[in-house]
Amino acid sequence: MSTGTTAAGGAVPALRMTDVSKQYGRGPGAVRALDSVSLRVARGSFVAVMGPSGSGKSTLLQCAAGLDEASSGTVHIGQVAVTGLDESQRAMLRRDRVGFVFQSYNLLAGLTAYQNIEVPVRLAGQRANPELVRELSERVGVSALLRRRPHEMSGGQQQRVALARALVTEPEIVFGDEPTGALDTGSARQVLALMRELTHRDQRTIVMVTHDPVAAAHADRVLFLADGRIVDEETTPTVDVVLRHMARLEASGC
Ligand SMILES: Nc1ncnc2c1ncn2[C@@H]1O[C@H](COP(=O)(O)OP(=O)(O)OP(=O)(O)O)[C@@H](O)[C@H]1O
Repeated sequence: MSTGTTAAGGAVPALRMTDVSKQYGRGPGAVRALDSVSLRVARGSFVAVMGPSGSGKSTLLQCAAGLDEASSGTVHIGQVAVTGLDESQRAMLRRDRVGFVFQSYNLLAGLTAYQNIEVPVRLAGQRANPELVRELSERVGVSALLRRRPHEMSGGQQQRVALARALVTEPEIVFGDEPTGALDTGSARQVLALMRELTHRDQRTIVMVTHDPVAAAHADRVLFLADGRIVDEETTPTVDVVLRHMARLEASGC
């Protein structure tokens, strides 16, 4: 893992994007979904990305996570330059260094919670260390549920299993796409509190796209996108502050 330091002696950020642009299509119909985006995400931080519909949030996540290729600019996950990797190298990077949590949990219905947590390690042709699975499931509060299948768990419990699965490879960074979007208010708050704890206490790193100001207010930092650019940033987010930023963006027609 790249937990090292830079040549200048500073800590290597978990994610570094420099001047990243992404264009879909060519000619008059081309869409510039990301326009010279630069950002750094420090290890152990919890970052939310917000912005109006079509502002480029999903594209940012996909380029950052190596799911899609930037048209220009550079992306580093830890010390690995994602830009420049071919598709199979990117797939390996995603498998080994990146965790994902989705709105719909995406657990495999036929597998138990334990087996679901193990999936990323199995995909790499290995068995998960049972100690690590136990430790992670304890950490996310599902250790009593490890023999259950997804349909025997609540949405919040399934998302906790999905978080453990995202962490089982000890990734550099976890990306979330509306990770609490399908949860009721109470479960969402519990999962958000857990995500905050995982970053602050365990030095995990999470970047999450969300439309929900309550979710964003749990992050350390909120980046606001409009028309493919980072136009604003908030480092002491509360629900009211986030709502004010969003209202400003909507009012300016972004
Ligand atoms: N595969 C694609 N081909 C062409 N245009 C695309 C493609 N994917 C996204 N876009 C365009 O790029 C822009 C940014 O889209 P993106 O999905 O990143 O926005 P978003 O902020 O995630 O939106 P939402 O909140 O509605 O999910 C939009 O104008 C969208 O129409």
